[in-house]
Amino acid sequence: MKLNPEQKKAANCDIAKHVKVVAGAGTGKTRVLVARAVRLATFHKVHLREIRLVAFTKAASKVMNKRIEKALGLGSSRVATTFHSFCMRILKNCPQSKFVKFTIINDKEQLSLIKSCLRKIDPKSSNKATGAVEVMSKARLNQMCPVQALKDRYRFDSKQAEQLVKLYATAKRKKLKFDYCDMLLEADNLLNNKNAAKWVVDYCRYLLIDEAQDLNAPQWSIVNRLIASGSKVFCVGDPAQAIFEFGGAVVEKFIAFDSRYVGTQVHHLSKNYRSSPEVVEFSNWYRKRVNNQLNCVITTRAPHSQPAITDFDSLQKASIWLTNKLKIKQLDGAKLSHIAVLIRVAKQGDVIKKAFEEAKIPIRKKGVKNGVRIITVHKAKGQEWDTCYLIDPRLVASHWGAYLNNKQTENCLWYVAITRAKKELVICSSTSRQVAYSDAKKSDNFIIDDTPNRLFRFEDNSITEQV
Ligand SMILES: Nc1ncnc2c1ncn2[C@@H]1O[C@H](COP(=O)(O)OP(=O)(O)OP(=O)(O)O)[C@@H](O)[C@H]1O
Repeated sequence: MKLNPEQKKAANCDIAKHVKVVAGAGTGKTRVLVARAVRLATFHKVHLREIRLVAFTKAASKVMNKRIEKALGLGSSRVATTFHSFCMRILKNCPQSKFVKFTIINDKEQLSLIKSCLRKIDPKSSNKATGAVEVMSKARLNQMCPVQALKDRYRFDSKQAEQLVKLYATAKRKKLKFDYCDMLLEADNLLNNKNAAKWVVDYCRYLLIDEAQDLNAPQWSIVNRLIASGSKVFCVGDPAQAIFEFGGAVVEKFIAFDSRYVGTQVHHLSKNYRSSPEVVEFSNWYRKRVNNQLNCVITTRAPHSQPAITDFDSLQKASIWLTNKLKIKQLDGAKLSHIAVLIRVAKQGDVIKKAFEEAKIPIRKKGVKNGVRIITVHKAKGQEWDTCYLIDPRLVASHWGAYLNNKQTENCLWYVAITRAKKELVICSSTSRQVAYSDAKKSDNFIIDDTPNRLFRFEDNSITEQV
C-alpha cells in the first residue's frame, strides 16, 4: 500500500503508545488505519486475533477487511468490525456475560414491540412508535433520562412515560433481544467488571478506531475501560466531520484524547488525494468556518472545474434540471456509477428518484451497478465520487426548517458533503427560501449563501439543451 512520508510516520509509529491522527477529508486517514493493522501483523508479528479495527458502518468494515486480506493474503479476515458487532461479540462470548443468548432486534420487530407497549398505556398513541424509540435511545446515549425525554417530546405524563420505558425494556428482555443502544450500554456495563475487561483486551490489545470524532459517550466509555485494562488505541478522525451529534456523538472527547492520555502521539496529514484543487479550495473555506484552528489541506490532484452553484425555487425544478444534466452526461459516455446526488433527508430523495425513474435514468441499487447514487450526506461519509450534486436542505416541500441541526453541525455536514467530490461539484441551492438552524434566528444566512464568489461559478438553472 502506497503511503506518503506523513502517512508512513503515523502508521509506523511506536506501538507502545496511544496514537491520534487528526486530518481533513481525503487525506488518507482510513488508508493509514489499514496500514497500521497490516504493520502490526507483519512487522510486529502481532496475532490478528489481538487487533480490532472499528469502522463506522458495515460497508466500511467490509472494505477494510478486503484491503487487509489483500495485503496479508489471508483466506478470510475479521479484523475490521463495527462498534455494535464488536459489542455484540463481547456480550455473546465473554465468560462474565449474562447475555450470551441475546440477539439484535430488527427494525420491524422493534416497531411492533414498541407499538404493543404503547397500546397498553394509551391506545391512541401507537402512531408515536418510531419517534418514541428514537427519543428513548437518544436520551440513553446522551446519558439523559428517557422518561423525561418522552415527557418533553410527547407530553406523556410521568406515569405513562415511566410505564413505556419499563414495558419496552421488559418486552425486549423477555424476547432475549437487544436494540443498538442496549448493546453499547450493556457492553460498557460488562467492562466495568475487571475480569471481563481483561478477557476482552486479549481480543483488542490493539484497538484501531476510524471516524473517532463521531463516537458517542458509551462508546468512549468502552474505549476508556479497555485502555485502563491494557489496550493501545490508534484513532483517526476529523473534528470538521462531526455530523452525528443527534446520535449522541461527543467530538470533544476526540479533541481531548491526547490531553486525557498523556504521551499520546499526535499526527497530522496535510495532503489530499481525493479532490481537485478547485474542490479543495472550496472545502477549505468551509473547514475554516467549522473551526479556524483546523489545518487546511493541499491536493495532489490535477485541476478540473470550479464548483458551481445553481439556484432553484423548488425541488421539482431542481430534479428536472438534474435529470437533463444526467442525460447529457450519459450521452457523453460518463459512467453513472461515478456520480452521486447527496441529499439531506430521505424525502428529498423520493422526489428526485421519481424524476429519474420517469426519465429512465438508472439509479444505483441492488442489481443495478451502473446507476447514479442518491444518498444522504450521513450515509455518504467516507465515500467518494467523480461528480457530486448537493441538494440544499431548503429544497423540500414543507416544514423545511424543522430538521436542521445547530449551526456548527450544519457546517460540518456541508464540509462532509463537499469533500465527497473528486472532480466536479454542483450545488443545487435555493437562496429564495429561508432556513432555520436549531440554535439561530430564521433570518440568519444559510452557510451556502455566505460562500465567497471567487470560490465558485453560478450555473444557469434553465434547461437549454434538447436531449
Ligand atoms: N498515499 C496515497 N497515494 C495514493 N492515493 C491515496 C494515498 N492516500 C490516500 N489515497 C486515496 O485518497 C482517497 C481518500 O483516502 P481515505 O478515504 O483514506 O481518506 P480519509 O482521510 O479517510 O477521508 P474521509 O475523511 O473523507 O473519510 C482514497 O481514494 C485513497 O485511496
